[in-house]
Amino acid sequence: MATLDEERAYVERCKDGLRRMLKDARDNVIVGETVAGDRYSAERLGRHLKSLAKELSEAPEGPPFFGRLDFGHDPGEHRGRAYHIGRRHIAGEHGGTPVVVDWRAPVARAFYRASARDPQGVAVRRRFGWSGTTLTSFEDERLGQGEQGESRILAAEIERPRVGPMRDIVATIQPEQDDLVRAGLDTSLCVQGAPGTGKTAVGLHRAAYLLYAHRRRLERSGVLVLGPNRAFLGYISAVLPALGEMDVEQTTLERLLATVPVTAADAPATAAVKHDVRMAEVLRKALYGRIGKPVEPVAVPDGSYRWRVYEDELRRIVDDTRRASLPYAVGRERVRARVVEAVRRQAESRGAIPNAAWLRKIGRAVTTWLDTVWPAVKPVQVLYEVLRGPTGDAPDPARGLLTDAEREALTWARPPRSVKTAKWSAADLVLLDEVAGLIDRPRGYGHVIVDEAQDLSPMECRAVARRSEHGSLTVLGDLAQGTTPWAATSWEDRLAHLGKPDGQVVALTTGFRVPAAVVDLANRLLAALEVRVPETRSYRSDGRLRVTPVTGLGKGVVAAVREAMTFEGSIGVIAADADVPALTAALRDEGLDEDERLSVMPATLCKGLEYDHVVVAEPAAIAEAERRGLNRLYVALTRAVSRLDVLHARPLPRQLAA
Ligand SMILES: Nc1ncnc2c1ncn2[C@@H]1O[C@H](COP(=O)(O)OP(=O)(O)OP(=O)(O)O)[C@@H](O)[C@H]1O
Repeated sequence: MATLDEERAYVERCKDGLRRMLKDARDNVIVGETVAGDRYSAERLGRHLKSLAKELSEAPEGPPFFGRLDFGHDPGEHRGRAYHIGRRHIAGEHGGTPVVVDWRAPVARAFYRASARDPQGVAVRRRFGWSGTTLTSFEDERLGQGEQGESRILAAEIERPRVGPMRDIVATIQPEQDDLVRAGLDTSLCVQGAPGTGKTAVGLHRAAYLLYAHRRRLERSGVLVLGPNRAFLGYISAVLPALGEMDVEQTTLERLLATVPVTAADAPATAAVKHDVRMAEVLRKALYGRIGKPVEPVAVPDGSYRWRVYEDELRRIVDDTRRASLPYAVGRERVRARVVEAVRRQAESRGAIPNAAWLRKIGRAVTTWLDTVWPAVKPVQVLYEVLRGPTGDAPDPARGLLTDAEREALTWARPPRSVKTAKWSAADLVLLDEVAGLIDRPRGYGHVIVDEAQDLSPMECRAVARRSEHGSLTVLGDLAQGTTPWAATSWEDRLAHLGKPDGQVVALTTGFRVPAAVVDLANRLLAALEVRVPETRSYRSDGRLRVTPVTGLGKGVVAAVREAMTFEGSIGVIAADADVPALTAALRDEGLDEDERLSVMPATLCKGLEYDHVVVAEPAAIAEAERRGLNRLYVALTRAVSRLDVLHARPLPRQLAA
């Protein structure tokens, strides 16, 4: 087996390999632009090579490999061979064996899955320890000889003090996580996992894996990652680029749906109705209620003659088209086409030979009539009319679907004078998207990853479903962390709204963030959260938990942060939103400004984030601040990687004190 010096020499080979790849890519850019047969291929090839050259030159410099597999002498494809495994492939000279194999390649799978019980042909698995870009150590497991132990390098990685944004976990993906990361592109998954079990990490690595295994398909259709808020996206946004994947769209659902600015806020009762799945039917009725019944013939002039299509035929055309369940805008064009067709038949029976220009002219001449029976419409107009409530003798699309109280909550107390002056709320964006989706199909993605999915309302789920109708989904969440009024209490129901009722629900049960003592404290709340989730165990027996009564919250927080500063790693002070300004001021007065290390986070924004040291200030205030305050507190308590300080000037919530 290679010694540490030999492995260090191998690092140099990797660097040479990368330099060679970069030079080849650059040379090829020049050649590719001139050599291809036609301009189109030259351009495509040139673009591909340029982006490869760019990617290689911009790739962050990190350790070129993190593992090595030495296969034994059992018969098999890899018999007697050795592979270094890294974040990206490094090509061998003259197309020979790669210097480094991409972690996503099939052969690399054994690095994550082989065990003493099932060595999968691997004689030795080696893990490398690095300090920056310097190779410092390695440890071997002789799986072929039945030897497998706790890895210090693995433990150190998991217990590493956190600073800055989230990092990839390619070197230490666990078997139960690897199963999910490498699930096929056609599989829709729902991962239920307690805090810190690696759901987000799994979702991001799954995106990277799918892009590797199905590059062609996904480059065309795209991969979308949806997160709960900007702070969260900021936290996770560097992971995929570090894995060489620059083209994944990462955003929030609100931003994805933002066709109008949000300038209004809904009362809770109004938001509850707007997020209820019955709204889908209300909006469908409101849209399709615009379609009229032809009651008289339509006369279509072509300049020299007025053609006529009679109401019986028109009615048949409209009814047939309605039954075809096409998107509304497609239906409108279908009706137009069929009327044009009827006119064409008449013209032909009179001996005319209609050409394309004549047919287009007839199509235009039909528009005025079409506007009366199947009018063109914009989503804002439809929603405006629904929120304004029924006028005159127009039918109310909500009748029979919503109760009187719900209809009242839904409609504007003071309707704006026109659609132009209407102000829209965040929930309205979801409703507008529903209408837009009825009018025309939105752009779909090959794969969509939705994080913190327990918080999506049924209507929001439908917006996601429209974008993954022809693709697959990875749904990540924890029922216990649901904080919206419409948060899920079962995954089956949400998967149905997400359009994947057969999606597989899988639980992750080992926590990699939160130390065992902190998990025990947070778990006291579980019984009160009214959701059934599987038990988890923490991988970490280290860490520190302190629950401290204080007389003044500001003073207590300052002291706790001062002490936290003596350790390495990030510090997050989490408090009820209303307490944040006072605590920020108290810290600032003592010279403790927010910076890269220190953040003061409103409890409503801390979901999905983690800090090395967390100070939770006044749990009772967090619990009281909203209807699902205990769920929020559960989220806040589970953000800590190494140490958690719980400070309380008031008694702890009863459920926590137990
Ligand atoms: N296999 C692993 N190796 C090393 N670190 C890991 C591994 N799995 C997860 N982690 C780390 O554990 C922490 C929690 O992971 P992640 O944020 O993905 O969990 P989560 O289940 O999404 O948590 P939450 O529900 O609280 O948002 C992260 O720092 C992540 O890097």
